Amino acid sequence: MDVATNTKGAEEQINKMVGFIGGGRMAQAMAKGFISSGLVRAKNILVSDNSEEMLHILEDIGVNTTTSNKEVVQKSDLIVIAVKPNVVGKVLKEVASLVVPEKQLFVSIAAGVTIKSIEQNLPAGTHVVRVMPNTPALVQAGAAVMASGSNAVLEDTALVQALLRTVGICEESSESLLDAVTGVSGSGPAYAFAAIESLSDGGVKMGLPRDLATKLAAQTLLGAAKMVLETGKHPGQLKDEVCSPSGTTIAAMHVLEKKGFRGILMDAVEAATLRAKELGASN
Ligand SMILES: NC(=O)C1=CN([C@@H]2O[C@H](COP(=O)(O)OP(=O)(O)OC[C@H]3O[C@@H](n4cnc5c(N)ncnc54)[C@H](O)[C@@H]3O)[C@@H](O)[C@H]2O)C=CC1
Ligand SMILES: O=C(O)[C@@H]1CCC=N1
Repeated sequence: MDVATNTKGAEEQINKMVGFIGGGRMAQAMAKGFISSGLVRAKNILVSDNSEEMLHILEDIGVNTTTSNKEVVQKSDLIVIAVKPNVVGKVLKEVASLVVPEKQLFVSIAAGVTIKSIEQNLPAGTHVVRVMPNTPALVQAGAAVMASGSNAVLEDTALVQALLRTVGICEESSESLLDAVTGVSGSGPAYAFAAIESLSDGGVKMGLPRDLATKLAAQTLLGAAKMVLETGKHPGQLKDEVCSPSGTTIAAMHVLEKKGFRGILMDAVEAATLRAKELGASN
């Protein structure tokens, strides 16, 4: 990895041009995270989008912008494909003739889109890494998993890992697991937001002011998540430690079990995973 001393606090700074094709929600979360970590300078990021409105939002972040996907490929060492899955094939075909396979790395974050289909749309030998990130990258609490393409080398995965670890955790797996990763952590923030909103609704129903109810609900999910990650205890054990005999929590848990809380979440993960597979099959 090509690195220099970082002046903003991160241990290293990447002296590479990072391009994004598609500058929507996920690209913004990643770009903002890379910049605020100090690993990539805003002036080293170039984002293309075909929406003028999106380009204005991106300019506010301080990154360079363009309407030309080709310009991103001409000027970047690492190119993140951050358009919707059904647009990936089109943009890859658009830029393919400009790719320098031995010098550039393509990182796709598109749900479902397989490494094979990405490689087929790019010149032979192009280095590809597929990643499933999530939006909490925006607040350096992201969860990402990456899988290497057939031409990717250790330097590529080290670079992607270094970037993604500035915005959260980044694990590596075989590509066959990435659709299930999408079901758990890619889509997962939406389930957590719905849970926070619902807990807050419950608090309001029981008389709490909305602001307090939402703050308590969010802090409770954050605290519970930290306990799982930091204590190493099984979530079931941590749940048991909240449930006093004949207490309030076990009364609530009984309702959750009767209504199928766990099964609903498992079904949700399954639905998102299957939808990712469908997206991959149709693109
Ligand atoms: N939003 C999320 O939580 C996550 C999204 N992803 C993946 O990230 C990708 C992007 O998703 P979002 O950021 O949510 O979508 P988005 O809709 O917010 O962003 C996509 C952007 O691409 C632009 N675009 C459309 N056609 C284009 C073209 N031909 N050339 C250049 N730009 C074009 C759109 O104007 C838009 O700004 C998707 O493939 C999705 O599967 C992955 C993990 C999490
Ligand atoms: O809903 C979606 O398709 C994207 C992929 C993972 C999260 N959002």
